[in-house]
Amino acid sequence: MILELDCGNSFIKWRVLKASQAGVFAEGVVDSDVALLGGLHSLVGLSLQHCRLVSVRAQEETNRLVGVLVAAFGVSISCAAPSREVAGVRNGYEDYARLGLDRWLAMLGGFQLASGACLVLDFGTAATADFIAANGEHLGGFICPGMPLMRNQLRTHTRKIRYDDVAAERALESLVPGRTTAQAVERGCTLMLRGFAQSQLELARSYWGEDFSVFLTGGDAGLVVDALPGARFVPDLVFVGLAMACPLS
Ligand SMILES: Nc1ncnc2c1ncn2[C@@H]1O[C@H](COP(=O)(O)OP(=O)(O)O)[C@@H](O)[C@H]1O
Ligand SMILES: CC(C)(COP(=O)(O)O)[C@@H](O)C(=O)NCCC(=O)O
Ligand SMILES: [K+]
Repeated sequence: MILELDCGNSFIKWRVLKASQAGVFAEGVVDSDVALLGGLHSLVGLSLQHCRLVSVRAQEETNRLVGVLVAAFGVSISCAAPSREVAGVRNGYEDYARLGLDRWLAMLGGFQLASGACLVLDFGTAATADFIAANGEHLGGFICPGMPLMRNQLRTHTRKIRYDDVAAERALESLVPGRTTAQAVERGCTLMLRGFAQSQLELARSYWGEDFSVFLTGGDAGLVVDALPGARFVPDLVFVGLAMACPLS
């Protein structure tokens, strides 16, 4: 079995594959190393041979997680590393090592699934957009605050924006103008994300006409999916790229 991990700024997304090219044995989203170990130890019949991982966290934090996994399961761990070119995609950053590895892997996955020009949108802690031309050239991208950051900034820098998770969830039943603080903030920030996505789409059209694919991923992709008809919602896009960047053997 293969353990795959995507360590974002807020959550660790994990899944266990039965073998390469085979189905998913188990999967989850956790907010700490301890919760990850708890989740894995609770799996009946788990037998890990390999592990591959991508992290946008600090090196020490990632090293600590690797150490914990090696100690717990005795597996060898392959970590995605920055690269100038993989599978026909050429990293467009001035310093290729500075491009977030989750963005890079989502791009690899998107370009492979599209077999052509694509726009990759990832809605996590940050919201990101990346443009890959039909010849595999990465034109660059954009980063802005995602839903958790926008919400927290409002909460931290105002006196009277306070509401709980239940109110936040209920607020998104519709996107009409809010009549409570929770509705006003949750809907306002959702519209910001949708506006971000739509402006990326316009830019992609100006480059490529209608001849490109749009991929949506990240924990908050569901907030924008309705606003982008024709986009492909691929929750595991980073894992698609991870398997390409870290093939077994
Ligand atoms: N099943 C889920 N588990 C955790 N977070 C989720 C889930 N579904 C949606 N979310 C939301 O996704 C966002 C985090 O997205 P994610 O892609 O995991 O971020 P990151 O990669 O930066 O850690 C949060 O706003 C969170 O509320
Ligand atoms: C842009 C990001 C913060 C997104 O992280 P996420 O929201 O997935 O946790 C991450 O890809 C990152 O730290 N990138 C390095 C900076 C860059 O890509 O330019
Ligand atoms: K991410």
